[in-house]
Amino acid sequence: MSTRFPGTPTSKIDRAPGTPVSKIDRTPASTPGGQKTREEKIVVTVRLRPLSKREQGHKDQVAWECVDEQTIIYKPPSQDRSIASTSYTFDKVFGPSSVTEAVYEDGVKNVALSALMGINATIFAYGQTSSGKTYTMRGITEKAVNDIYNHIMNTPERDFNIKISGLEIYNENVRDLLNSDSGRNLKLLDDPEKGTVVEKLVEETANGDQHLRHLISICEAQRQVGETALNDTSSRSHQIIRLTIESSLRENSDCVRSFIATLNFVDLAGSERASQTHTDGARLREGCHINLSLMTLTTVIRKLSVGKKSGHIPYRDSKLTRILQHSLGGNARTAIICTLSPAMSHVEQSRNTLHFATRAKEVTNNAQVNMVVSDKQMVKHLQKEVARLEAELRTPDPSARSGSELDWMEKDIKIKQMETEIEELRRQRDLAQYQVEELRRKMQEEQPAIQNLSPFESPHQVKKCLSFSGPSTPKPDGNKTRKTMGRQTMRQSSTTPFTLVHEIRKLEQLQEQLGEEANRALEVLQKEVTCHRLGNQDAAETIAKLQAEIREMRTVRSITQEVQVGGIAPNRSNLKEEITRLHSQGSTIADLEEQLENVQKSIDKLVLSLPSNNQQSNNVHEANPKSKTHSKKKKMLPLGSSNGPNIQNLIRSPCTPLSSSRRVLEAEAENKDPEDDDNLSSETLQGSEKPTPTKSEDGDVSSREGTPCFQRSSSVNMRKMQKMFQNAAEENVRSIRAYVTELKERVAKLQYQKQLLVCQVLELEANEAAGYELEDDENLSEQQGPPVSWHVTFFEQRQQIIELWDVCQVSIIHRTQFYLLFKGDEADQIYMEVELRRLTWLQQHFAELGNASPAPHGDGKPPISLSASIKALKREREFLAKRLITRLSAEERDALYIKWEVPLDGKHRKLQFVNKLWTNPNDSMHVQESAEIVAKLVGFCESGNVSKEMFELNFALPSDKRPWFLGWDPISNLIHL
Ligand SMILES: Nc1ncnc2c1ncn2[C@@H]1O[C@H](COP(=O)(O)OP(=O)(O)OP(=O)(O)O)[C@@H](O)[C@H]1O
Repeated sequence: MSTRFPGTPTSKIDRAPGTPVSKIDRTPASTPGGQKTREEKIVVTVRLRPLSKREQGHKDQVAWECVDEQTIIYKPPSQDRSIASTSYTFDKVFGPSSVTEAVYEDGVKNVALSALMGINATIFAYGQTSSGKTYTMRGITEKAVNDIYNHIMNTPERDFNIKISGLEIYNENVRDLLNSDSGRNLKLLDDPEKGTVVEKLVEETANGDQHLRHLISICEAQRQVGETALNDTSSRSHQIIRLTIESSLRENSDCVRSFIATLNFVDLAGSERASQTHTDGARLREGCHINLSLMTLTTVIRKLSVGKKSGHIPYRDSKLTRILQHSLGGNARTAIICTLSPAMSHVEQSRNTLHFATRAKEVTNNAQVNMVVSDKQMVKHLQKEVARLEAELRTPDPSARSGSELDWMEKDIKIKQMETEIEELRRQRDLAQYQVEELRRKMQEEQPAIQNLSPFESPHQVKKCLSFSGPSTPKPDGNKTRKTMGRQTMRQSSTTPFTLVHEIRKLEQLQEQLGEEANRALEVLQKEVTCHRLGNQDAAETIAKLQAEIREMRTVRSITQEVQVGGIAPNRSNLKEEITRLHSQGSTIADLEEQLENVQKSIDKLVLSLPSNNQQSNNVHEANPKSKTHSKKKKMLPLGSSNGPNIQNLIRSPCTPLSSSRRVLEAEAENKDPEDDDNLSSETLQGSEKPTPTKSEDGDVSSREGTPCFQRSSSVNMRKMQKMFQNAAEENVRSIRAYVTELKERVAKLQYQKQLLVCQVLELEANEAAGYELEDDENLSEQQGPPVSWHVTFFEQRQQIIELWDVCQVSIIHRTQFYLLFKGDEADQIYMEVELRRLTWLQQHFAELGNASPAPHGDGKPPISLSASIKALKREREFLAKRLITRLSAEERDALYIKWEVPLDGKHRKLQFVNKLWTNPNDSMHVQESAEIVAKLVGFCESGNVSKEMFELNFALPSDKRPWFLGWDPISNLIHL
């Protein structure tokens, strides 16, 4: 591709075989930033040489005198006073004693060196034969070459490229002076973009000043010379030596444009008349041709000197003017050195030269800076741009968009800073854990001291409520389960107010620490989010949402009251205050949990929107058309948490982050009042189980080799850097997410601990009111047998729970969840404890209530009563009966009817069947099978994602998320479980 290049040299820039090709895209009207063309008159100087030996031999007189730096006058011979002296003024005149250096410095240097700045320049030497044209031009060319290379040396920030071509116009034939084999008459071509070009003209790249001088000397050697009457070595042709100078800023610059200009050194043939040179034959013919070109040159100059009214300029009348067209009134700065012989015998020719010079003075040129964009540079620039844009898509930091190495280094530093911060947060977490352990240890140590304080303050109850240590749990009487449970309740109720307040405040301290940690984690997350502008709409929205959540989160501050553990002596009245205060904080903890949950969801979304997930998902789909369906079925979770291998983690972690939002939906749907759920089909539930994007089967989401985006990258290093940065960034997001998950888990545990404490406080008050004596408890303590294993305790507690479920008519969905989740893990102690306490309270509450109608709560929720629970359970069974159709095949249903002794042809057999579930608490097989069937009907087994978190959600109303112990109100949840 090429465009017209105003002021372009008229020779085609051809090259000899082996000359590197650099196709140049020339910019039209290449004036950077709209720079105006520079109007300038041709610089005209006159050089008067000394009398030559030949002239001196002929006793010729000096006819000219340079009276000052700009004026030359004709000095008539002393005998001819009639002729008035004539003066001529030019930009500069140089007398016989002046040296070429002065002519160069004062006359043409500025013009010549313009070529280094992208402005075309031409230096002419015009004059009759033997006037000193060649003598002057050789000196000027030499000095210009010196200056050019000095400039290159002093301009390290730019790369220069100099090429040379040489031609002569001899008898109106164009000949290549650098390639004598090219023929004697090269054609001139009119290139619509470049102007007049010389076909097949060789252009050599100069490797340095010496090389350039050498090439110039070749041109001069090749030039036609002949002997004339006036000059033994007369140049019989017009010689044009052309330097093309291109320069651009060095690597790593965003500038893709270069300066380019030509510098012509034109040594014209002698402008004498043929008669004066006494030529005939070959010389005469040369003279005719020479004069044809010179005559045209004169005409062109004359017409140009007149200005715009001159009409047609006959550039095309000679090859000389065609080739030099742009130097004559066009896009170039031009200097003409008119050389004169001082001899009186050549006065006429000298006058002609001066007349020509005078005309030339009036010619105006329009030079401008020429900029080019080479294909190579453009490709380089575009590659850089592509890489930069790719980096922008993947990297967050707007300041890191330049793509320079410095930016990447900055990113590296940021990543390291974040790693340090994450490490610090981990350290703080470990410290908090250590503090919890320490607290436990201290509490154990405190037991004897507390025993000494008062017989009322039984120490092992404290240990039990905080450590939930199975082994230390007293062994109940296996044959009298209910009785044992009652005894436990009594013992637990005897916990002292002092110890409880102490524990409550300790927990508050932990809660405060957690709040602080959560905030710190969110700060890190915010930084990370700021750094991750992933370039797509989804991600941008997620980030905006996340930032809003983080802002909101920051407003949730844990209550930072002065806690002086041990510095108080609570009694029963301030214990009540303590509980009230605890209730008021309940919402703070719940808020913290909720906010963490929101952050968790947003991070999940953010991670899903990371390019690796999307790309891999896309790749999988592209590679295997069936994989889309497959991925839906498989329900892959973010960050490679496939359902299979991570189920253990799910079970272990009450607040696991994996698709927690989805499970919230499920839980909400499943715990909804069955009556409101008539339309709740399997499709609805399945709809809530939105498929998450798939990842590669090997689970390595960080591997992104061969993604289309990276294949586009032009630079291997750039790609590598991008990949490294992306991996690190994703890893950071994952780390923060894991940490937020952990915080959630800890907050949830804290919640449980508080619930347990409040239970104890309430029981304490209840027992006190009932008149239990401390001695009883002590006696019971003495009756305790040796510690039994948690395993044994677990089964005993579970059996108690199963029986209480039955007594209290608890939801069979809740029973199923609980039964399947808690299978005896050490970590299950706290859940078993809380469940047992709640059910015990519920049983007592129902017993106290008897047949009396419970008072409504006034907030629209049903009152707490056994009959209400029975009704709720009935609706739940009806709901499950409907699910038999959607969740089981006809064969499966029939098999169950047979096994559970439901007549196959009976009416309402579905309801009959469901009514048999969870009806025999003492039959472990029955319980197990009931749980499995209910799980299948509500989809627990199918999803494989049942977690303790889900169970935890059942403790609170999904609608308001208030802790269940908040006042007495949430206790009503128990009825609907
Ligand atoms: N300024 C000068 N000082 C001393 N000698 C000079 C000067 N100018 C020219 N000469 C001498 O004059 C002679 C003729 O010069 P030159 O060959 O450069 O003339 P020319 O104009 O190129 O002639 P032609 O048109 O025939 O080629 C040479 O011997 C050269 O050395």
